[in-house]
Amino acid sequence: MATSNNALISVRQLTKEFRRGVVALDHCDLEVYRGEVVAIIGPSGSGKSTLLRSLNLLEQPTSGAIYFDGADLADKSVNIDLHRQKMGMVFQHFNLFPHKTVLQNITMAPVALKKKTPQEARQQAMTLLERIGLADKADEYPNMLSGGQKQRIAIVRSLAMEPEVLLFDEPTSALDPEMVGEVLDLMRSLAADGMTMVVVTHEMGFAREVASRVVFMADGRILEEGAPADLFDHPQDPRLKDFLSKVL
Ligand SMILES: Nc1ncnc2c1ncn2[C@@H]1O[C@H](COP(=O)(O)OP(=O)(O)OP(=O)(O)O)[C@@H](O)[C@H]1O
Repeated sequence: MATSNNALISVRQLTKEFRRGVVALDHCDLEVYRGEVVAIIGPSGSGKSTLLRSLNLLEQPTSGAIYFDGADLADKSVNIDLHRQKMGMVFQHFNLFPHKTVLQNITMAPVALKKKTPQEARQQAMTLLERIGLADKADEYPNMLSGGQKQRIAIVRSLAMEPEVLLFDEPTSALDPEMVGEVLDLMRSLAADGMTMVVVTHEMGFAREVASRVVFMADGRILEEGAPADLFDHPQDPRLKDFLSKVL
């Protein structure tokens, strides 16, 4: 069954119970439209990462539905691998392959999955590395890079797959404070390019400045969502008011 709206991602009544009594997501509804930057905020353990990881089925929902580009991801006739390729994922801990060079990290998937020639993939990777000012690191290994450099390379590695959306799971949480800015700057510039992004973040400044919409979660539920100015300056839900009073 296809969705009736034109959201890129549509989440309906999504529930995830890890084991009896551990309900990480409780009947969540969420739409993500093309070109939007959706920031998911909320206290620790509120279900933010589980919601994000459910979007590309890294977590299997207990019940509810996820539609991507109109296709029901639970539908057995849907090619889930193909849909996953359209959803780039950026993790807190980068997940670069340590025994591959920066260039190999970026070109592997486009060659294997998008059938690019090694030359095409290399050219694309170098263009991406130039964009982030790291072309000179192409032949280095990840352990020779700073956290901020690793994360920026992880982001362009995702971009090399030409995804329709990028999913970020706390992309700056593992970084030293002085590295956070360079990663957020890159994300800001992707947003300005019109990249669709869903970002689980503890960076309230980023959520306020860059997100088109902010989603607040607590206890596995989406309690409030809206434009950043509304959510941050005029919070309605008492849990959101309490959360903001602690983090701002
Ligand atoms: N693999 C798992 N097995 C069992 N319980 C889990 C698992 N992953 C998450 N949970 C539980 O689900 C709930 C939501 O966790 P989740 O990581 O989605 O929250 P979060 O809002 O992203 O938290 P944080 O900001 O601390 O990363 C928590 O109670 C957590 O302990």
